[in-house]
Amino acid sequence: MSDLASRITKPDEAVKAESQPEADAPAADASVAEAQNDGAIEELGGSGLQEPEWDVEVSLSDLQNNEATPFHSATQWEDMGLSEDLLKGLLALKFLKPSKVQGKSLPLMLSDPPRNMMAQSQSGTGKTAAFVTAILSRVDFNNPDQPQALALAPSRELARQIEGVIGAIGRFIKPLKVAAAIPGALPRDQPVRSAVIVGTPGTVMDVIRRRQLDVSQLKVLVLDEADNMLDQQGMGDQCLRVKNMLPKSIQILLFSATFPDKVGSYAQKFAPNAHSLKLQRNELTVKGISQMFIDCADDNIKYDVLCKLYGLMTIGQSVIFVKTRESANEIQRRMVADGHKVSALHAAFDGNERDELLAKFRQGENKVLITTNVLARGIDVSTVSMVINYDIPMKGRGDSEPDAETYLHRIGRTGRFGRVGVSISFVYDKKSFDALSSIANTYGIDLVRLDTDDWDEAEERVKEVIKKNRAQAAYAPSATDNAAKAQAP
Ligand SMILES: Nc1ncnc2c1ncn2[C@@H]1O[C@H](COP(=O)(O)OP(=O)(O)OP(=O)(O)O)[C@@H](O)[C@H]1O
Repeated sequence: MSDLASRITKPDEAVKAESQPEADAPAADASVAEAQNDGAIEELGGSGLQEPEWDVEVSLSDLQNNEATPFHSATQWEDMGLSEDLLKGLLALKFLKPSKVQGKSLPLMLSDPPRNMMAQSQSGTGKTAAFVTAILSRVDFNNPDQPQALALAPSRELARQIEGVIGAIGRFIKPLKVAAAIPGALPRDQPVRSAVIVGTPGTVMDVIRRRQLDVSQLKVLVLDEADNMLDQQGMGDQCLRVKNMLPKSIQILLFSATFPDKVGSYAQKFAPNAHSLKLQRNELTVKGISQMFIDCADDNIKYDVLCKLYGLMTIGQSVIFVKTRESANEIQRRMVADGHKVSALHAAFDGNERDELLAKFRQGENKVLITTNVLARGIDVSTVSMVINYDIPMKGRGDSEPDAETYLHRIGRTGRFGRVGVSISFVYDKKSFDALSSIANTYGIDLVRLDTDDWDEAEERVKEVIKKNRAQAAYAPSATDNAAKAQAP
């Protein structure tokens, strides 16, 4: 337990260090709204979210002017040779400046002759808009029915979200046709007549095999969450099979917040001669996320602590990550029986149910979502202010190793694009304690221990951060949220 102890920060220091990076930053003002408001405040529920009673400590424009943040970029969209329609689309979303990963990766992705790219950047820093802009620049829209770009993602939810972002950034491109190759979405035996296809690898493999998808003119292949997609224990095999059915000259773009060494070398074979943008391990954590943990006496106490946190969870929105579908169902059942409103989403639900559950969460109708790793990656809901690791993510045979990558992706569901957020991890025995300790050491995280003996004090600590997130969300609704809402069933 000593490792974790060495990473423990006193609550006071941590709140200062993590949620107030600029001591003299201006209070909430028009700059946040200017930078990100996509005109959808009313759509988000109007007055419910318009509660500017808390200060927003750091505005997005401050972050974008500060070279040390992942939101800074020396480049302007206008310098990238993008089409008028694309520029209009980005600016309409109030993406006034590219983020670092966008500014660095786009010129490389768009250079001629096209070269492969492997790009790493922290969660919530705009990787999706980077590859979507590349896709929309490469496609010839004089040929709108001809498949020209394919993006693969590890879950149907993420594929749908990317489809929404393509529609949002490409809203001035006419005609823009995007197809989702996810279970149940494409009519069988009809050719796919769309320039851009977003899907999950299994379904994409099926539609290619059934000759529904003409791959002969595909120019770009994107793997979002590429380390997960290329993982040999997971979807690596399917992705390789898809790639082998595509033209040899296709440009391959790999994006993720994490590229563990093991996958990194395989990724280089999958996308040979790739340009590469990499981060150091200690750069991986998102500064705006206050990472905390609670030491629970035993497994049963975890549930009691979770219920105690319910009030805080519903100030903004929260995601609770658990290990199995069964425990997601069981915790939901108990919490509902105890009078709390929570929903569960995992891969055992059918596709339409999953779409509907996530849509309700995005709309704020459901505030607390219990889920498994199926939603650990990529999902962008700016109002998520708290992530709970009810179970510490583990991997390997018999869950023998801490899963540091999944930890980072899970907590990255909050703290999106310069916002603040809280993550609380539950530990309850030596194994979970050691696992969290090892994750903290991997990334050099200073975890804050929340002392549940003084619950009022603990609650205040968490509330402080959540309220800031909520104020930010009121000023700066996310474009992705709204794009996804627009396509909700
Ligand atoms: N240049 C920009 N200016 C303002 N907001 C932006 C910009 N680019 C992206 N965003 C917003 O930032 C949020 C996070 O972006 P995105 O989902 O692409 O992050 P990501 O890096 O792919 O994260 P993850 O690693 O979790 O998949 C989105 O809500 C998006 O609308």
